[in-house]
Amino acid sequence: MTGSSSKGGNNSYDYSFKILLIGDSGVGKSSILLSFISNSVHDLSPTVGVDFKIKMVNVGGKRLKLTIWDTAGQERFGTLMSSYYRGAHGIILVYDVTRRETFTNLSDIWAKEVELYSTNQDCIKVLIGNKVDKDSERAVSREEGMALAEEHKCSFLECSAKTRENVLQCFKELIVKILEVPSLLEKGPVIIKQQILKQKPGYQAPHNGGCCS
Ligand SMILES: Nc1nc2c(ncn2[C@@H]2O[C@H](COP(=O)(O)OP(=O)(O)OP(=O)(O)O)[C@@H](O)[C@H]2O)c(=O)[nH]1
Repeated sequence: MTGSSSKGGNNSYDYSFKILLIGDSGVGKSSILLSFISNSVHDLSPTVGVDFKIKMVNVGGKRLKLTIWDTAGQERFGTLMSSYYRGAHGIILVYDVTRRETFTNLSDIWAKEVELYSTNQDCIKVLIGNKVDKDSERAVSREEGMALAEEHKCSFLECSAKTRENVLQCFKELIVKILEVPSLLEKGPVIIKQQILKQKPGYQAPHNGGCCS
């Protein structure tokens, strides 16, 4: 994968993909994003609110505009959640291999949110175990990660935002899979699928006028 990062710059691309990073606070979502965008990692204070970054990449002969969204892991946003998930093509579910509760929360909280709010039913998911550089503190085995990924029918990778090991591969894995799904390459599937979603039990109307939609 080759690419360059920009905030709004080049508008010529074949496809535009919305990608989300989700998972508990502190698992390293912002660090993974920064590592992918800027080729460097700094010590970060917790994310306040929602942020997104744009990166142009070339994959499989296609020029792609990636809008990658990052939000604080804690459930501070209630009504913002549905607009955050709306129209996502790919979702990166992140846990910290040294903190077991971040792994169990993926099933208990995050996978359920994806199911409830994701408007693209074919949306691609990748499960990521971050911080593998801290191997002596590991609390979740690679095998457990693989089993959870199988359960949720998604790809699995372990990475380190600190050393940048596998960070590019996480995004590449996701993008290649998105490009294989025709419905995700169509224009304008979101409105139709939102109407289907509205019929789901427990559906909450998106919060209009949110700060980031
Ligand atoms: N050793 C190590 N530390 C990491 C790694 N990734 C992130 N960290 C550290 O973990 C802490 C939390 O990282 P963040 O990127 O802020 O995590 P987050 O998931 O975005 O957290 P919120 O913004 O609260 O949602 C920071 O001190 C990072 O420097 C990693 O791969 N290895």
